[in-house]
Amino acid sequence: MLSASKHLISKTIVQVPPSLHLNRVLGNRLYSSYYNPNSQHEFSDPRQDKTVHVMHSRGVNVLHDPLLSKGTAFDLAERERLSIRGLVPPRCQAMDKQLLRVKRNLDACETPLSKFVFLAALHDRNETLYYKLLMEHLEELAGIIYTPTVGLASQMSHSIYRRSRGMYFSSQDRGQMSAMVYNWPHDKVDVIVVTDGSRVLGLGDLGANGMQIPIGKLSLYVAAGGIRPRAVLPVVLDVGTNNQELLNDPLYLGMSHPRLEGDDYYSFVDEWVTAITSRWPDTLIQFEDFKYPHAYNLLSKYRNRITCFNDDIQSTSSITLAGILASLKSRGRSQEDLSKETIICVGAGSAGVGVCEGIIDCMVAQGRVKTREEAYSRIYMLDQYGLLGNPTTLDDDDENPCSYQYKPRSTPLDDRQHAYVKKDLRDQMTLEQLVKIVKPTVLLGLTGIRGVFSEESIREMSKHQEKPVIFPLSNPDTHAECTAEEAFKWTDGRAIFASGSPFKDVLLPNGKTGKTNQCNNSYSFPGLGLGITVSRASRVTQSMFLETARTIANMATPEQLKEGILFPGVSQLREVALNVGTRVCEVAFEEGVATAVLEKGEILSEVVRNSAYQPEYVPLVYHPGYNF
Ligand SMILES: NC(=O)C1=CN([C@@H]2O[C@H](COP(=O)(O)OP(=O)(O)OC[C@H]3O[C@@H](n4cnc5c(N)ncnc54)[C@H](O)[C@@H]3O)[C@@H](O)[C@H]2O)C=CC1
Ligand SMILES: CC(=O)C(=O)O
Ligand SMILES: [Mg+2]
Repeated sequence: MLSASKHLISKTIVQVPPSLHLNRVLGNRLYSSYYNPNSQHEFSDPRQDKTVHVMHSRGVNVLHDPLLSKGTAFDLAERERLSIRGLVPPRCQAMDKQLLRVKRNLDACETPLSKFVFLAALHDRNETLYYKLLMEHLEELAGIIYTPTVGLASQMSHSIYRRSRGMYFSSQDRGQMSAMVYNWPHDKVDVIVVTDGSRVLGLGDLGANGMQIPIGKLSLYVAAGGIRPRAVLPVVLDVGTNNQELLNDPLYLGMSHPRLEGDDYYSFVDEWVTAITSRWPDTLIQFEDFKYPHAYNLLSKYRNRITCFNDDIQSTSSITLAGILASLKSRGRSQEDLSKETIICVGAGSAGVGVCEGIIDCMVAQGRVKTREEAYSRIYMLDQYGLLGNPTTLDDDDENPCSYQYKPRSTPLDDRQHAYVKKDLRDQMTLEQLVKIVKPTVLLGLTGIRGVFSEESIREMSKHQEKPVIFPLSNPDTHAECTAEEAFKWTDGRAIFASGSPFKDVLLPNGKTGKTNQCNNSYSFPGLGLGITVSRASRVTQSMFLETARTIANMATPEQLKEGILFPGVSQLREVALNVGTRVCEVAFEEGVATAVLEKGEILSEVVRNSAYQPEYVPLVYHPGYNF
């Protein structure tokens, strides 16, 4: 294994004529970029020995550009330089006063949705202040800009629409995408989060309204992962929607036709990928909230061709595996005991299958199972019909034929799901029946359906486990398979609990507190993105996800684990991302996919830390033809 302290990364500058190139500063890394008079850059000015932001715009263009604006914080000299004197109130206010104002106004908003709208407006006015506020109140605000409130905001997106953010590529743009990508004003894009809005959280098809999800994810990429705000791009692929309510709504902003399917769909995505990678060949693409099986098909098609991953499949697997590994320690066992666990996963879609594949990878990597098939035998999977079991064990005089209704699946199981079929158990057995038979240690919910973890199933599970591990992972909270209160009540307070969206800790009848954890891919993707960006990895490898899980699984202290706390709190997401980012960077070098150059003199963890964006105002300089 590569040790962080041994590895060094260079401050390489591509040698090109100075008139064509400028050295861009990202933390302590120097990039080279083509000079583009329409874009703005952060430069380290060797003559001034400080970072300044040199732009080719001024006046209201600066004031109204959320990436540049400081609102009331422009000092007098800057107002003069940028021709904005008189365009803002006279007093120059430092950021701490601005923060006071925005926090007061935010607190005055009465509903989560109104807070969401307020924060979106701040994001659109002044990104530096937005990220400062977000980072200072991450625990509180993650629940607004991300799940659960982002779910409601997505459902209401066409009603609360104020101003566009990101890019939309729709069915009417076919043949145009390679030109369209140049409409985006930034030459450097480090991370793209793209959705087709077909399965937004557990809320189903929300079409173009799905844009709120990439925006929310990328806010966490910046706040937690330290990616620069100007280097992120949220994208919706509007291939239509099958959501009739949206299609009937006169305010809906997406294309008004049913979803493209089959070859039309895949060739559409292909045109988009080609266009994106022609302008930004090194960008990381995160596929988000694509329905099954498109999610898997796109991942299989592109994972070995471009720098990409699927968040719901892969980074969800990292954090869930981390949760299970940490729970082993919390139960006084070794992480190496993973293959002795009996796991039930309810939900056989992208997230369910992705999570289980991650667990299996880990069992195999630990070497405690002889074959992958043996690892599969440790996991029982259910879909909406019930257990993935053996239909041939059903017969007419089944001893309890009315215990469930057997319905042929509308779509047959595919190979990925088929690997979990249990030949010795009846197909479509209910969760309650299965729990009685297999006595699971871990119960995972990835269905998007509230109430799937019934009282009967959890009470039965807790008869056999001292500390039942119960993870209702579906989002938003209204779609979680059970609530924290239910989990603790039905296990007499003994559950180790983690949910996709945040739940408050639960006061138990004995006066103790049932600790809740948030097990959401927001713990994994920001660090993955940071590590991939800093190492400039050309591919996202499977070991990056396993190592992400291992890194996060080892972050809780023994005292926290004893209390049932599995991860650092959401307020610590930046720290989690820095640790994950460092490990992902190491993996990128170990596996030979890093394209950044290693050199003596710098420590990888420090490079990662220094590369992470900090929301501070930097001096702005107007210069129509600035050159070193
Ligand atoms: N905590 C986290 O970080 C993440 C959570 N999720 C959540 O997982 C959920 C599922 O996402 P995907 O797998 O992408 O969706 P999907 O639509 O691909 O899969 C859903 C699965 O649930 C099954 N299902 C539906 N109703 C059921 C029922 N009553 N009983 C048992 N199974 C049932 C379906 O048959 C299907 O296999 C969503 O709610 C999403 O929010 C997804 C990614 C990350
Ligand atoms: C968290 C997430 O990615 C989801 O629920 O889809
Ligand atoms: Mg998702």
